[in-house]
Amino acid sequence: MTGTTLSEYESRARELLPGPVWDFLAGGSGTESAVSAGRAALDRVRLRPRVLVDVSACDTRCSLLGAPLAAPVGIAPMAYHRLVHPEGEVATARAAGDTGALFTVSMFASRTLEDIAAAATGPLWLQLYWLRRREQLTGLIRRAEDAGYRALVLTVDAPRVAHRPRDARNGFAVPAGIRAVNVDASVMSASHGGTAGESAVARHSREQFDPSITWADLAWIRERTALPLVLKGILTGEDALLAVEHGVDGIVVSNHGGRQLDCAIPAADALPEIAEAVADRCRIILDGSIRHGTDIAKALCLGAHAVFVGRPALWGLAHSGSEGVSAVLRGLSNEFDEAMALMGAVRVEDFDRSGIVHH
Ligand SMILES: Cc1cc2nc3c(=O)[nH]c(=O)nc-3n(C[C@H](O)[C@H](O)[C@H](O)COP(=O)(O)O)c2cc1C
Ligand SMILES: CCCCC(=O)C(=O)O
Repeated sequence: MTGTTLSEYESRARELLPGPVWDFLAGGSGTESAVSAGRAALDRVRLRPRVLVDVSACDTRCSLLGAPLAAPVGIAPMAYHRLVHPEGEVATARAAGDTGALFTVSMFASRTLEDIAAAATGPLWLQLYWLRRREQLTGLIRRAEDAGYRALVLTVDAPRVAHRPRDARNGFAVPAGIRAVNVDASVMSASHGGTAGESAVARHSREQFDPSITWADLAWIRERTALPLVLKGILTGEDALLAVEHGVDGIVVSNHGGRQLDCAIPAADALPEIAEAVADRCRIILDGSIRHGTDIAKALCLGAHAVFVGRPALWGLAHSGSEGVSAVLRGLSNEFDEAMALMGAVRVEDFDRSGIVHH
């Protein structure tokens, strides 16, 4: 990581960002135990290396729903990148392109889908929350198609944004001048109305997200686009099976970085039963607490095809814009390359359950 470790990016971001913005990034819901549990779950997994394999030409490349990637790594959808850097998602997109990573743009991005696409040289996906005002979704889907986004990611673990004590205490509101520019201003005016004891983000999600949607509503999206559909926030084999039965192209196994259901099972713990239920019928991505190349190796052994990285991308962005994000992503890829060599894995597909034990 060009001499700077990931934890140094984290510390620097913490120094640079206003307290309430740092809390919005770092925080979780309720007791915040699901944030630390995500890390602990990965730490419990130990690797079983194979030796005397010719690893002179390890290949970290893979493809995900048709998108070629330099390593099985993407950036998780995160709202409002301009909170941490004036260029926001445009800088993130440039870094993703430079490093061959996928970038999943949040519906609540602070730069337009078109500006992000113009800066991107690699694959983009668009993440959606299901709004009460469905015409907003229709418009976004059309714009994503026109701008060359390659898949839609519907986040299903957030019928509303959970109570996050730090944001409530801070009365967190997105600072004036930073907006979710891709949705109608009245849909996400999260820059208004934060008061001590209530976060504007949580309040607006309650007003705007449609909590009544069910599996049957997925057909509504399918009727409107031929883009691949990925569901984000699956944590059980039962729901993974329903996702497959509803014909989705991929799932993101995720507890939303500990920001939604408090005490939710960590994604890494949920992954084995999900991989078994899916039985290779759709792509599986894991997110939450991915901080090292070995975490990527562990996720692949547990049954994922790729991982998403959340907060570390924003630490890099806060630290030094596009270059910081590139450095963070490159660091992870280099570590993953080393993990492959030391595991005796030559191709990404070589990782399987025999590569790990659980403690
Ligand atoms: C600041 C922030 C904003 C986020 N915004 C979104 C979002 O708009 N949509 C979404 O599906 N997930 C969102 N997430 C969750 C991430 O996509 C991802 O699940 C989580 O951050 C992964 O964990 P990690 O940060 O430990 O890598 C957000 C996370 C953070 C930290
Ligand atoms: C309304 C923005 C929600 C962002 C989000 O999903 C998160 O903060 O985790």
